[in-house]
Amino acid sequence: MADHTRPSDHAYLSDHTRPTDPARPADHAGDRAPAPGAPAPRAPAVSGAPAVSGASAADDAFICLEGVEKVFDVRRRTGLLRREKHQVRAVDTLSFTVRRGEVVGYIGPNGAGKSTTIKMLTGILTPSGGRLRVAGIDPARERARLARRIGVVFGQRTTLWWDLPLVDSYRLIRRMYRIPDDTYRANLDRCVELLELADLLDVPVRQLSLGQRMRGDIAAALLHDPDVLYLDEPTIGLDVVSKARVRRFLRDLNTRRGTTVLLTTHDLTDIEQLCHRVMVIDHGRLMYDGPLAGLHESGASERTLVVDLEREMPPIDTGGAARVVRTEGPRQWLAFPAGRSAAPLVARIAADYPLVDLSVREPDIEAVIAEMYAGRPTARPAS
Ligand SMILES: Nc1ncnc2c1ncn2[C@@H]1O[C@H](COP(=O)(O)OP(=O)(O)OP(=O)(O)O)[C@@H](O)[C@H]1O
Repeated sequence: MADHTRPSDHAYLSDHTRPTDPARPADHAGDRAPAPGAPAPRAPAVSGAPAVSGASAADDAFICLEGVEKVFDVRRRTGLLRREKHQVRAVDTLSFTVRRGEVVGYIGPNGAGKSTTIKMLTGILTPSGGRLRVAGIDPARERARLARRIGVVFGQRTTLWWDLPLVDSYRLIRRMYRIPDDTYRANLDRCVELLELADLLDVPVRQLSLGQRMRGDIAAALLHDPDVLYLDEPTIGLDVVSKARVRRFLRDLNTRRGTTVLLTTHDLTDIEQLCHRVMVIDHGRLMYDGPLAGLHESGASERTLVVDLEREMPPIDTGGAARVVRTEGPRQWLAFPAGRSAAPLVARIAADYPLVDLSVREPDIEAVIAEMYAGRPTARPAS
């Protein structure tokens, strides 16, 4: 994701907006209930804050965007001395809601508007139009209050102090957020254990590997007990072991504490392993909003029926229900729309051909998304 700001400065918590109230905001406790359909109820926070049961209306739209727009004025050089003013519509009448406790993947091609959305959700950028609320807070107007409720991890940029040992960054964050001692200690201990940071606490951040630094960043974003975690490419550049560790931690965080997660990534395995819901954005607009599996059923993607016949035969005639995409001796591969059941096709082939064996292969999610990005009508438009 493009990086137009400096989150390493804790940009969403700039000097003049740093919270001064050591207590959690007054509205904090009122909307702690787990969302209907959320993966798991929120367990008591490690700091000891109680989980409150019973849904409230606020939970249905913990993150809420209504017709949000962001237009950038840019100047483009058109001659030696001439510059023309020009507008980039990075986010275009974007509307969606995220319930408390949901883990939502937010994906799209380069320049789709993902970063811009996250920056508006943190208060770094002010929308040009529309209405945006996180936990009932307008991020642009009350950035400091919101900062107590959110954690942000930018995969491409650290929020840690480069020359300081990891633990010193955490101490600074504790002071910036005025985190009570017991909360800080409990959250740090938990992150150190689950993210395997014990041996790294005294190491200067600049000496950490990318995977170690990322784990350090995730811990930094969670020390103040945020309700929402925005993750921007949290596994970028990590090896498979580090990716697995980060994913495991995030799953645990959501399951045990009900933390709401909005995850931006180009790695679809992150989405497959972590998200119940995915939103696809392109040209600042929502193209799809639903379960990952729903992308398969949306029309253009195809499943493959692999058929083994008794002997090599001409391409199977399915009467238009499927098309033979490959043959190899007695084996044939037939593609059919992902939204359709394989049963009638199998019945027809079994009736007309000497069938020995068969299997169905689901479409590759990467291919489905690539088709969407290419502008084919793969997915139903988001409502
Ligand atoms: N500060 C800015 N000034 C001018 N244009 C900007 C600014 N920030 C973003 N844009 C433009 O807005 C559009 C959306 O950018 P954004 O960074 O939100 O995309 P993205 O989906 O995060 O992309 P990527 O996956 O490549 O990071 C792009 O055309 C980008 O050039």
